[in-house]
Amino acid sequence: MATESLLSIRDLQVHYGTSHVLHGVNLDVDRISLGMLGRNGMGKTTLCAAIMGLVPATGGSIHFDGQNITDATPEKRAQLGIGYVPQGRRIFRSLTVEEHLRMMQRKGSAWTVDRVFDTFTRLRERRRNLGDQLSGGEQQMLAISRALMLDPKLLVLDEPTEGLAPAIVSDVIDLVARLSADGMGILLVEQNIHAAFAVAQNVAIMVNGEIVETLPAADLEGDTELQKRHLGIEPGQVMAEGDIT
Ligand SMILES: Nc1ncnc2c1ncn2[C@@H]1O[C@H](COP(=O)(O)OP(=O)(O)OP(=O)(O)O)[C@@H](O)[C@H]1O
Repeated sequence: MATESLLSIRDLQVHYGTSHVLHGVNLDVDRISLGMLGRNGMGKTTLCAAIMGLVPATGGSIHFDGQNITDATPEKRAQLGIGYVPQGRRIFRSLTVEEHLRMMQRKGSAWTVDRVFDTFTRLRERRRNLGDQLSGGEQQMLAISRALMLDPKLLVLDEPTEGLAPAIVSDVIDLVARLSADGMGILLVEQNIHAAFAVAQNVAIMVNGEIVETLPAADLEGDTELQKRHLGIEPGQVMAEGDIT
């Protein structure tokens, strides 16, 4: 099935053993930024893992850039242009900043180690530091840079602002917004509703393994009743620590 969207997910099912976690997810992501919101345990990380081929689909389909990737390996998906910034950053403690980047270097990629260092001058300063010598914000910049090295058309970010200080949250938001403005597709999973609003044009809401609403971010921002119904947020309340307000 040829599809128009960069990423097109239809009726996606995922099970962990007998536990049915994704119940027919339908989602389209184009070269815009889509935020994905949902309470804890609703299936957002599982959806990211399924997009990356890290958990198998037990039903439905995933197409990327016109190709059926439902059964493709994670390597193939990365090669086709899906970048992943996993929850928790997964930085290696005993590799330097530069080693993390060189490991991901690919011939012909628009992103080189020098371009990363020109873009993130802080990482150039820390190039010889080991992963466990970096702050949370620096680790997140490195995790995003590492994904950029493969020159993705779509970047999937799983809670990139989690656990970061407010000032650093703003840096991460600015960076993701810049990538989106440059034409990269963005799927931004967030608990921090304000981070999603700052970056995303549209937002999808996941409840119990299904996307129950997809709407312009500005509409959800102005609809406290919808926020309360699907996200459990009372007016004025924040969803997670590290919130930017
Ligand atoms: N490896 C696993 N094996 C079995 N069950 C799992 C596994 N990973 C997640 N689950 C279950 O799947 C459901 C969805 O989890 P998932 O991590 O995808 O949700 P989430 O929306 O990303 O939550 P959070 O915001 O807390 O990360 C939860 O009930 C969780 O306990």
